[in-house]
Amino acid sequence: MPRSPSPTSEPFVPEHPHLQALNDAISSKALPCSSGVFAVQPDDLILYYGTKEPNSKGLGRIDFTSHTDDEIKHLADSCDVATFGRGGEDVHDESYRKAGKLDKRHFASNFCPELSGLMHVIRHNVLEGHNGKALKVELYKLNVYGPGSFFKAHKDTPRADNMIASLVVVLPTRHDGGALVLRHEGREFKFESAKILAQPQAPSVAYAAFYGDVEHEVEPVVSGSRVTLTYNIYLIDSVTKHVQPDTAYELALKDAFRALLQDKEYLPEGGLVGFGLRHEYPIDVFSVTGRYDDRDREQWTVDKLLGTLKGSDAILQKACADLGLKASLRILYFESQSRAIAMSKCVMYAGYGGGEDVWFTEEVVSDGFGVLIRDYQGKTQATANENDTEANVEANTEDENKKLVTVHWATRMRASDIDKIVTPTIAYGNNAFLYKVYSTLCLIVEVEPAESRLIVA
Ligand SMILES: O=C(O)CCC(=O)C(=O)O
Ligand SMILES: [Fe+2]
Repeated sequence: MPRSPSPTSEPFVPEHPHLQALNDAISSKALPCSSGVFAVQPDDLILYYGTKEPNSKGLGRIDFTSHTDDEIKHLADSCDVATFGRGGEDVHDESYRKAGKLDKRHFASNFCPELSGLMHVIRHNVLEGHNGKALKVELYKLNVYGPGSFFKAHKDTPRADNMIASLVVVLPTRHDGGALVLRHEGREFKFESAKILAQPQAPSVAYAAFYGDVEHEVEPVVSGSRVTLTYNIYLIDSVTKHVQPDTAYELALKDAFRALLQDKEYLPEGGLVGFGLRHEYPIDVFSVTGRYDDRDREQWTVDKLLGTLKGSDAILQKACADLGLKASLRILYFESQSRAIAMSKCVMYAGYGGGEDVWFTEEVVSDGFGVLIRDYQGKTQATANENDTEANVEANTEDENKKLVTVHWATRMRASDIDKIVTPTIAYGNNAFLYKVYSTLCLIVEVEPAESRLIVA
């Protein structure tokens, strides 16, 4: 798929001090992760495992408060090789991931993140920006990382729209290496379970909870074995309304919004303020042959993800709601042929309009799913192709597309995002089959004309 040279390699300077203030507020947010050591009851550290399969090494029981190396070896020998997702498949590739795994039907751990109180500790962090929501935690796998085991940089496969985070619980075994490294927005955080668990202490586990779209890797284990329980965390509605007070971060963001709204000289006729979101979200992709059915299109709207935003994105959305500002999610697509940038309410896929590269410019707009935008983060579409003069492209764009909308960007899409504007991975098959991929989205906030702006205190 042809790509534009990435305009995002240049520093992004919002076009107005109000947008810069919003940008500064958002950029101040630390890398979202909740981690540490968590004291447990000795009984929590008992694990039973085993299979009835022909190659089974028999049943096992380990008490992690007093285990032996032979017991850990038996557990490691009982594991299958760990796979990981590539495209739509589970693959085993030891250059990418080397570890042992047990599926949850092959083990039972006494440790429960809910009953032990661990979820209580991580909840406020994962639930930032969500009042009236709760978390559901689901055991996923047990992994054993022996010497030389690792897991290279990846994001956790989104399995549902409301799958928001991952939890790793490291059981107390002696090991060196095997740090979990998280990277997000140019920030890095190292969760060193080996060091945490090496301190003499009451029975404890080490834990890290992080949003699943945050890139992470497990560095090679140098010695010993790192034994983990992994969990998927889902955002669900809550019967009890769990209201969190506004954080300093949220207050700063709201102040920046209020200053913008109070300035009657800024966007006097009203306008759209755009935020490239900090996190990525699962969008449905399906493979098709032939043309999709228009009637299905509504189910692909990205606004359905508004209730499942993560961290600073959720806080941004909540701040808009609290201030009475209308905010909607949109997905951006860059069309290589016309070099148009479309801002769509719906997920698009190749095949729309009948050809790989002819998707949306006219049809999406005329079908009412999106609009074309004049510029993207201060770059007019002319910059998509260095050989074109701005005047030339501007003239063409005006000719072909009547509806050019201006977005005033406060935060840009992240460095890699211009690629995602092209298209998520599309697999062609002879049946429509669905899976989810991470995509970046933007939040578009409508600012009313100066005359009619309401400023919520
Ligand atoms: O063990 C860890 O710290 C992380 C494991 C991981 O990233 C995964 O299983 O997806
Ligand atoms: Fe992972």
